[in-house]
Amino acid sequence: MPPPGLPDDLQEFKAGGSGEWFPAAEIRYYTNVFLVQDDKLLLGYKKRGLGIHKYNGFGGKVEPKESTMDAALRELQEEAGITAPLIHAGTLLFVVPGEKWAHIDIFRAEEYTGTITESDEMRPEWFDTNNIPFDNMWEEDRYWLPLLLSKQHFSGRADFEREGEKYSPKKWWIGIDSTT
Ligand SMILES: COc1nc(N)nc2c1ncn2[C@H]1C[C@H](O)[C@@H](COP(=O)(O)OP(=O)(O)OP(=O)(O)O)O1
Repeated sequence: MPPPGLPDDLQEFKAGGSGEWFPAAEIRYYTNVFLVQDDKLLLGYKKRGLGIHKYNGFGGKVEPKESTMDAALRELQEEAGITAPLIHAGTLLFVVPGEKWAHIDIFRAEEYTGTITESDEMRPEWFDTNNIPFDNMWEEDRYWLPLLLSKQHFSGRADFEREGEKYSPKKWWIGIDSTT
């Protein structure tokens, strides 16, 4: 059974952790874009802000009056210097008690135009898809990134405990959209 905040018609893929889901809170919207070409995945090493020193896709906050797609394209241009046709790959909710829920629309791209360029925020780097640096990424990425790579549309939720800048996963649930 999917946790609160996710659609009902999902097939469980991975779940773990323990305890109760944290209560509902206001939502803040983010985007995240992953470029996949053949057996290579483009990630960015985050140089500042949330997730500093971790590898992640390229993305950030959706600005007021901006569509999610427009926000994803803007962040990809700002952070990696490229533009790309984006495919919606999935949606994730990240929950930390006392903070707004992070609703992240995740996109996949398979081609791009422009020159991949380091920015103030991200240092782009290609990885083999069989050698993704999960130990230096957000912990729950290892559960859903295989679905992005296999083109299965997903939704998930992960609740974290926070101590200072350390986020520890408490409970997570990832499902595959039954229509894919
Ligand atoms: C907690 O789990 C998370 N996992 C993953 N994989 N990605 C996450 C998680 N929490 C946040 N993110 C993503 C969402 C965004 O792509 C970035 C954070 O965006 P940021 O705060 O840097 O937003 P910007 O608008 O770029 O920030 P500035 O205001 O500094 O430009 O991380």
